[in-house]
Amino acid sequence: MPESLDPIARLMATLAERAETMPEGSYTTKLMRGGTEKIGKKILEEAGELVEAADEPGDEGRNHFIYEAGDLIYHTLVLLAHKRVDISEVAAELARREGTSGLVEKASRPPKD
Ligand SMILES: N=c1c2ncn([C@@H]3O[C@H](COP(=O)(O)OP(=O)(O)OP(=O)(O)O)[C@@H](O)[C@H]3O)c2ncn1[C@@H]1O[C@H](COP(=O)(O)O)[C@@H](O)[C@H]1O
Repeated sequence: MPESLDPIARLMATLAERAETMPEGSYTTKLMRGGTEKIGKKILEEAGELVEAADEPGDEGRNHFIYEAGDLIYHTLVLLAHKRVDISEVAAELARREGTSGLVEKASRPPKD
């Protein structure tokens, strides 16, 4: 298979391989050993850090925001790999939603009682 030019697809492939082989000396393996609970805790922590960074001013703030987004995306991909879900499946779900406003989708749902 030719190596993908897309760093997210490459990372996903690495994480899927980590989930299969669980090598020693890997941070991903450490997270996966803790299961959904450990990975989920990191996702919540990283999401909080991302939101905090969103309001930091200037170029430094912007760079920190990008850095935190990287952390959140990495940890989210770790959970996907742990659950044997590929990012292409998430992309397909987003493609399915393409062009449908969240407001339209919300209005199409049966009312909650
Ligand atoms: N993209 C990442 C990546 N982003 C963030 N991190 C790690 O995620 C952690 C972020 O958590 P924190 O900032 O809270 O750091 P910490 O306090 O040390 O974390 P904890 O011990 O509390 O969990 C840091 O250890 C980062 O190094 C990542 N670790 C790995 N990758 C990619 O995953 C690949 C496989 O990594 P390993 O499985 O570890 O070999 C690497 O080659 C990279 O491409």
